[in-house]
Amino acid sequence: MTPSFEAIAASLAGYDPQALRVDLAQQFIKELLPLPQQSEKLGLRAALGRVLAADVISPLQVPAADNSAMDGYALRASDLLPSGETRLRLAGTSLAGAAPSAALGSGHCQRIMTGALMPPGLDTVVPQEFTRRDGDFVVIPAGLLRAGDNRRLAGEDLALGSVALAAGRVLKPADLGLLASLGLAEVLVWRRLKVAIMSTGDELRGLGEPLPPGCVYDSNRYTMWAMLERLGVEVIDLGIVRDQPEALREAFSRAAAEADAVISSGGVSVGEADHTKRVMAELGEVLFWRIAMRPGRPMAIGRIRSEGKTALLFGLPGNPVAVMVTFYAFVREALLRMSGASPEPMPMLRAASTGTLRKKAGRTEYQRGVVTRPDGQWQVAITGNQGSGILSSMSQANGLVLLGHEQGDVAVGDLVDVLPFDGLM
Ligand SMILES: Nc1nc2c(c(=O)[nH]1)N[C@H]1C(S)=C(S)[C@@H](COP(=O)(O)OP(=O)(O)OC[C@H]3O[C@@H](n4cnc5c(N)ncnc54)[C@H](O)[C@@H]3O)O[C@H]1N2
Ligand code: MOO
Ligand SMILES: [Mg+2]
Repeated sequence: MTPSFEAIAASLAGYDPQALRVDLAQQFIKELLPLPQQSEKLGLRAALGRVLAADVISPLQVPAADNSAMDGYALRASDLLPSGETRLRLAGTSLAGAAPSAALGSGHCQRIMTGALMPPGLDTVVPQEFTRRDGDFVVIPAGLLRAGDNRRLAGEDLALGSVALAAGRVLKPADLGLLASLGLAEVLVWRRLKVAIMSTGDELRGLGEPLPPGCVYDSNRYTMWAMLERLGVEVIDLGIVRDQPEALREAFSRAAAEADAVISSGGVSVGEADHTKRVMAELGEVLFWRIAMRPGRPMAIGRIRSEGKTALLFGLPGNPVAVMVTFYAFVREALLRMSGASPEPMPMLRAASTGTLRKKAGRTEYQRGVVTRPDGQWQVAITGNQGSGILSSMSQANGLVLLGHEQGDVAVGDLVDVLPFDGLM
């Protein structure tokens, strides 16, 4: 059972129903999220980007046995003289993939290749470029080696029975390699989250349709779809919904029945055609509305029910930049958590502002900027018109400048936090 809105509100000091602080809203949402229930087994390649449903316990130790990190000669460090040269008698060769060789007596060394098993009793490898051959002997100068050099120890990568990857991890290329190194061909992941999207608005037209006066092309479904694709969720596109309560009721009901989460754009403000919150309340509850942020202030979050199923509904404001900013600020992490992931905080840059920025204390602002590193120092320049309908300045940006709740105006040269878009938006 997820806690009730009232229970969470009661637990949060500083809750202001007129405009909830961004950090409190983020905390609210986190506590409301249902966790995934169904998992499935997938082959490694199909599992890229998916979320691990259980810890992967290493069924092997990696490396399985001590082996060489260099092409050279395996020896006993205790045979090395402290000064001058050491001469060791060469006995045999170890190649990668060959069975372990027999034990060698003191005063002997063995030719060994990278990845070959260390002969029993030998503990150190000297790279061949540091040595000289003299008939059956290998000559090694003093002072080059310490015991254990260039030897890879059994289990130094992964110990038998250790947690190789923890549940909640979003599988990345190195993880697929790690799983393969354990001989695992399949992995248990959570089912992909289903997210329904829709744009609301009588003025919206689909691509390829004529554009009568007063109408605009629906761009929000494309940015929403793209951001969701990047997250790796399954997108159910419910198209454009007209500004009529009946149409919205039908679309929301269908979305709640089919999806785990629903994202709508538009209709959350106070206009005469803004029906989102009312229909949200009819089909479930509005958990909160209005955040102390810009852009994105009228965002509404609720739960809707249909056919015995409940879905979280993110009612994003219609303005195209507000859609992207609220997605970044709230939706992305929520969907990752609902997918079973334990997301890390996103990496931020500290960059010097190239201009003065107007900022009102008492709300969080997200400004679009371009970060560069001209003289080894990060700097950020705002991309022109910051109106929340101006998509071109979002498209030019490579990051969002985050100005916190208490922050006031920013002067030239002041350091600000920047969230780089790379891989995100
Ligand atoms: N009296 C007030 N008016 C407004 C307030 C307010 O506090 N008091 N807040 C403003 C803010 S801030 C925002 S953001 C918008 C939010 O509006 P809605 O969520 O109701 O969105 P709409 O009215 O439906 O649309 C707003 C704007 O965005 C365009 N739009 C909508 N959907 C799309 C789409 N899919 N693709 C492209 N463009 C879209 C729409 O045509 C409007 O221009 O409210 C302010 N008003
Ligand atoms: O909060 Mo609205 O997104 O600025 O225009
Ligand atoms: Mg409106």
